[in-house]
Amino acid sequence: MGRLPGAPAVAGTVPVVSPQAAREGGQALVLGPTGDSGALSLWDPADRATPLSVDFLAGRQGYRLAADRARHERLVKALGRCRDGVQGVLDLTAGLARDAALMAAAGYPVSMVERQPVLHALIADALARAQGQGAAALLTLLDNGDAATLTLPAGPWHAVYLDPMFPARGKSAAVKQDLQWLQQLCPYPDDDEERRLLDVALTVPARKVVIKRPRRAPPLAGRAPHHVLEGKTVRFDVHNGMAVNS
Ligand SMILES: C[S@@+](CC[C@H](N)C(=O)[O-])C[C@H]1O[C@@H](n2cnc3c(N)ncnc32)[C@H](O)[C@@H]1O
Repeated sequence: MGRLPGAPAVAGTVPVVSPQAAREGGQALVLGPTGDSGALSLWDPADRATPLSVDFLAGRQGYRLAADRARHERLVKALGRCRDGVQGVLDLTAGLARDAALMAAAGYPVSMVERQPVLHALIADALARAQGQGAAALLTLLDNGDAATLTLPAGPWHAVYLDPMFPARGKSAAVKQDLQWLQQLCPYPDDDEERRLLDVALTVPARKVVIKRPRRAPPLAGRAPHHVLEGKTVRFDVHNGMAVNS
């Protein structure tokens, strides 16, 4: 991936002077600042698709982030009420932080883990631009790394949230484009990795582990959840966590 002037030196990127140079050098994606805000963004230098950035204050998912709407989201229903004495949600698969922003808009403090360095940089940039406004007020980004090896804050947590990659079936061209780029950056987990991720989640002191799955997909790592909230295209599988009774 090419890295334009003004972009941070993210692992796995190489410096390029312009999108054209990236294209000529065969780079499938470039990372660089765009627009008036200088939002760190990702795009394909060979096509005109809208650059992808994370934005906690505006943007496409803005309408979902109004607190009264966020509270009606199925994910928020799956999380349930966060009682006193626990930290909020530990999102171990932050991705583009869309679900994290939604949870924050609904009032949960969310700590995010993301191992893909470019995605981690996009979230960090969005947090810096938001300056603690809107959903960003309740969001914390932990160090870039794998959930299995990072030292995670002790908790106890209300919930651990997992949304591992799964094959996309989005409808709009824009959704497909974002997901295509995400798929270029993040491989689908194999069985071992699914098991490893679920094991990590289940050893974190938390009341529950909530997992987003495509509606018809098998449960993560083949492990049946304690209960399920079904939506039209996705469902949320809920496991009792280590700290279920605390
Ligand atoms: C489908 S995306 C998550 C999308 C996210 N829920 C959102 O709303 O934007 C899955 C993400 O999990 C990350 N991931 C998968 N396994 C991980 C692990 N073990 N540790 C940290 N991040 C992980 C991937 O890099 C990818 O960015």
